Formats: sequence, C-alpha cells, structure tokens
Amino acid sequence: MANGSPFKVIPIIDLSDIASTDPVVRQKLVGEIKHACMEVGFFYVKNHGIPSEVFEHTLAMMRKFFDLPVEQKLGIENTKTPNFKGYSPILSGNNDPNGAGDLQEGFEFGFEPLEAHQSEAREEGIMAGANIWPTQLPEFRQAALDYYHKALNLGRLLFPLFALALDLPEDFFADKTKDSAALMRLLYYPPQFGEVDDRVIGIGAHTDWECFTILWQQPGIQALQVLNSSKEWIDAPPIEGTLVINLGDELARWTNDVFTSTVHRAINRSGVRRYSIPLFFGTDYDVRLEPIPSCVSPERPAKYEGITAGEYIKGRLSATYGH
Ligand SMILES: O=C(O)CCC(=O)C(=O)O
Ligand SMILES: [Fe+2]
Repeated sequence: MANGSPFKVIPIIDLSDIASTDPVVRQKLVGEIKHACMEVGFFYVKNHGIPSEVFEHTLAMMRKFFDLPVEQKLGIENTKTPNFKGYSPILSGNNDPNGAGDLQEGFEFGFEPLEAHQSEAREEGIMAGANIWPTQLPEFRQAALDYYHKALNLGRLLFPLFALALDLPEDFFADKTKDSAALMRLLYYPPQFGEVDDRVIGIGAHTDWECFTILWQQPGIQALQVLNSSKEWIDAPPIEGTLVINLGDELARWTNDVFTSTVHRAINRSGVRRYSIPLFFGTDYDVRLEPIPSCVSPERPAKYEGITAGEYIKGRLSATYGH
C-alpha cells in the first residue's frame, strides 16, 4: 500500500457533514480523509465550525504577548518548568538535526479547564504539569484557552474519521484519548531578509510527533512548505476559512506507516512578522503504540517497536530542546 506520493496540491476537505449519520455521506468523508492520510499526510479542513473572531482575538493576544519585554517573557521560560511549558526564546529549539536552531519564539501550554472553578477528572500523565502564564497579560490566558478548547473539540471529532479510514471501529481511539494529551504552541516567526541560510529557518524540516496536528496559520502569509515523495517542497499557504491538519509520527507508527507523517518546514520571507498556532493532538501518555493488526501483513511487516506514547514524546522533546 502506498504511503506518501509526489502530490502537488494539498486536498481541502469540507467538514460541513461531520455530524451526519447518513452512511453514504459519512463514507464519502471517510474516503477523502483516507486518501489524504495515505497519499499526502496533510489536508485543509473548511467549515470546521470555529468562528473567525476566535482566531482574530487570539492573534491580537499573541502579538501583545510576544511584544512583551524579553526579560518578562524569560520569567516564564520553559527551562524553568519540568514539562516544557511556557516561553521558548528564539533559536532555543532545533527541529532539524542538520539545522542550527529554529528562528521562532514560542509559548506552550496544555489542557486546563476554561474556568478556574471547573474541574474535569484527568489522570496525571508523564507529561502532565501545570501551565504557566504571563502575569502581565491576564487576558492572554483566557484567549489562548478559549481557542485551545475549540480546537480540542474539533480534534475529538476527527479521531472517529481516522478510525473508520483504518477499518477500525469508530470508537477505537475513544478510550485512548480520554485525557487528550494535546499541547498547543503559540508561535511567532520574525521575518528573514536577504540570503537565507538553510540551516537557520523559522522551523527546520521535521515531522510532528503526536497523532495529528491542527494548525492555524496567520492569513495572507506564505511560509509553510510540505515535502512530497519526489523531495519537492510544496507550498501550503493559508487558505481563508481553513485549518491545516497534518498527521504525526504517533499515528504513522501506530498504522505501521499506512498513514504518512509528512516532513514540513516554515520560512518567513514575507518581510512582516508571522504567527501560527499548532495544536499537537496525541493519545493519553500511558497508551502503548503497537502496530494496529490490520496495518501489518506479510508484505508489510511491523516496522516499529511498541512504546508508550508518553515515553515517545518525552524522548522527542529532549532531542529537540536538549533539556
Ligand atoms: O508554523 C507553521 O506553519 C508550522 C509549525 C510546525 O510545523 C510545528 O510547530 O510543528
Ligand atoms: Fe510541524
């Protein structure tokens, strides 16, 4: 079975019918998802249900946060937290082992109830741990968590479609994503001028680690590129009203590479600041990623050792951030 292809375009999938129980409608959507997951590893979704004002408000808050004096941002640096939450300064991460560092600043956080009094039963996983927030910008937390929860809900709707695309029961992922180990990163990429050193770009060539990523890109700025199987970089520009979904290595391992986790990078040559927001949607950290039986055959023997999702992610984090 093919995985990856010399695609030139990234498919756009319409989610208007995501809640439909009509088997014909559902099967059509599942077919589109399956094709995109096997051939490209990337797709756009439109009619995803998150209103544009949510993105506009979050973007305004991100601008305020990254404009804070660097000493204030360093006060919540991720090296001060046990689980990589908080602020990461420019060049502190390196996604491409051949690169010299990523030309981006970031802010990372994980699940937290929207309201302080709300509580949801959650298990403490290996990567769990409290978020830290900038005290100088109280509105930032609310805006970031509001988008986080909306994107989390979208992600929960996608898992059943992936399961059906793999000929698994629709609820296959349900008991494996109860605590949704989903991490959100707010990213700021300064513009790069003149000759660009390929070793220092916004984010170096990499694959994502979790099951899939929901990526919002700032409108109007081309920066993201996706590598096809002919080793050509295909532009993945922001398309109005869409989000990008890309598969990550947890799902590639789990499906024995039937689903493809595609290499991508971002370079901001636009001349202006660029912002983006990935939400990395993993499984609960105690879930063992053993190849799904239907993805293993004599022609496609199992390629990967079983490992718990938590150990896998922790290893990738240490390799990228070196702490
Ligand atoms: O900023 C982007 O467009 C891509 C970000 C990305 O690939 C990542 O954070 O893993
Ligand atoms: Fe990525």
